[in-house]
Amino acid sequence: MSNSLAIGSDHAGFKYKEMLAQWLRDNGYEVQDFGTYSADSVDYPDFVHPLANSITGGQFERGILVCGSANGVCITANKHKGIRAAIAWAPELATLARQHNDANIVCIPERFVSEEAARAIVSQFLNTPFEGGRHQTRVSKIDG
Ligand SMILES: O=C(CO)[C@H](O)[C@H](O)[C@H](O)COP(=O)(O)O
Repeated sequence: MSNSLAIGSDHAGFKYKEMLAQWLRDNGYEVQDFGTYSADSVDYPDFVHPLANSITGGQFERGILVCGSANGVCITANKHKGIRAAIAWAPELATLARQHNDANIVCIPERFVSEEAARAIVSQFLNTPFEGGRHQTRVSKIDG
């Protein structure tokens, strides 16, 4: 699995996106930031679609999206065939998203989790393998 990944947010996820990007770089990851680049109010689809395209286009294998509740970025990302975006508000949910759903994007609700929890969620997302088996059968049916 590559150590490069995509990250993006809207204004409500900007603070944690910046924190996570720096933490990941400090830990040896290459991170491409798809924005937003300030706390000024923006529309999350404008930043989610390019990030999702970078994954379906093969530039990145994994992505992180942050917004206020994680709902908006997750709904938008999952409009893209081949994207399996999961909301995680606890590390255990990120673990399951990887083990059972082969999630390629984790969506974090900045307004509902601590910075420490956000880092733990990302760590589990990046370090948990997909279990395959019965789960592969199910994942293979997602895109119809
Ligand atoms: O889509 C969302 C809500 O489910 C995201 O959490 C956005 O970050 C949120 O809607 C932004 O809200 P704001 O009042 O415009 O800051």
